[in-house]
Amino acid sequence: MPGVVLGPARYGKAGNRVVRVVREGRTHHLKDLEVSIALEGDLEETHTLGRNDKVLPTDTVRNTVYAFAREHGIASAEEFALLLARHFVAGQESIHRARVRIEEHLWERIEVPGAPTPDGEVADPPRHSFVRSGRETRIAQVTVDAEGCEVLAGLTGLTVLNTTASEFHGFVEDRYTTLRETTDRILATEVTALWRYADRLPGAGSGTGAGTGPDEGPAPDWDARWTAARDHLLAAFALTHSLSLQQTLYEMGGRVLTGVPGVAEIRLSLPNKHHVPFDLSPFGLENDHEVHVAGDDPHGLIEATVLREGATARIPPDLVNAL
Ligand SMILES: O=c1[nH]c(=O)c2[nH]c(=O)[nH]c2[nH]1
Repeated sequence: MPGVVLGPARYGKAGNRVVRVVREGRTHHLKDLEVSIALEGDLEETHTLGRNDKVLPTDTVRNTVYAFAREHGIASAEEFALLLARHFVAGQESIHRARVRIEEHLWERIEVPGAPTPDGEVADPPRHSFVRSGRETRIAQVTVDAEGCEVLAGLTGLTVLNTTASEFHGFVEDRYTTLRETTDRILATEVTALWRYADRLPGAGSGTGAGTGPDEGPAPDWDARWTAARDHLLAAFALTHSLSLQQTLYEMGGRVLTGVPGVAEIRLSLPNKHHVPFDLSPFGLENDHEVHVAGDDPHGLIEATVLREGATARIPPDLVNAL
């Protein structure tokens, strides 16, 4: 093209979500990275002539990320980034510079006491359950009218993951079903929960409504209740050997209803954040539930209200979806 030249150019694969599980007996460790790779070098003819003889496909770049996670492990984000960047520059004559940027998603272990087993023993607490650090929002919504108050409380952005103790099989199959049954998978979700308290609190025109008026009992300890509800959600997620996310949802809701004073109803919205083992067999590597692709959209979405027997479902599902 006369009068036109190529300026700075680069190419690569962005947003490679790699989740690696390392098992030390019952104790599992987790690394969750989003790896973006940009390669620069002799890219002139690729652009100007459409020649691909110097193009390492971005698909190969992506495969390398997952294969390296299996072959070399992920000691740290920095170490892993260096390993990859050096590999591309050393391995491809046409690549002169590689920039590898990693965003690491940080997880903390969910610490729960062991649950009682049917034969009266206490099982060891799970060592395969994690919660994402620092992404949560607490929610309170109160409605007051002449009849009284309705208090809803909840949270969004509570992201949790079990590296095992999750199965999914026995489901309906029709001519479009391709999903394989599994007895061991990662189960991960970002919890949105809204629960309703059944306390009979005074409505408008009855003092402050804060438990300080002469006819009012002591104000409920909202903070303690919220913290207990969150703890129960986490404990139920960690302690349930899941046969589906639907079953886990029911256990989570039930545990809040039975464990937190005053809760009559809880609505849960749980996206199923899929993690699929990456197929490393073309590279002669085994992958025994170790290196996963963390999928983005589309995702399963499991939603339900769990109620105290006799209570009425009053939390609007749309309200929870709007959080
Ligand atoms: O726990 C699950 N529930 C489903 O309804 C479902 N559907 C699916 O494809 N995977 C899963 N997992």
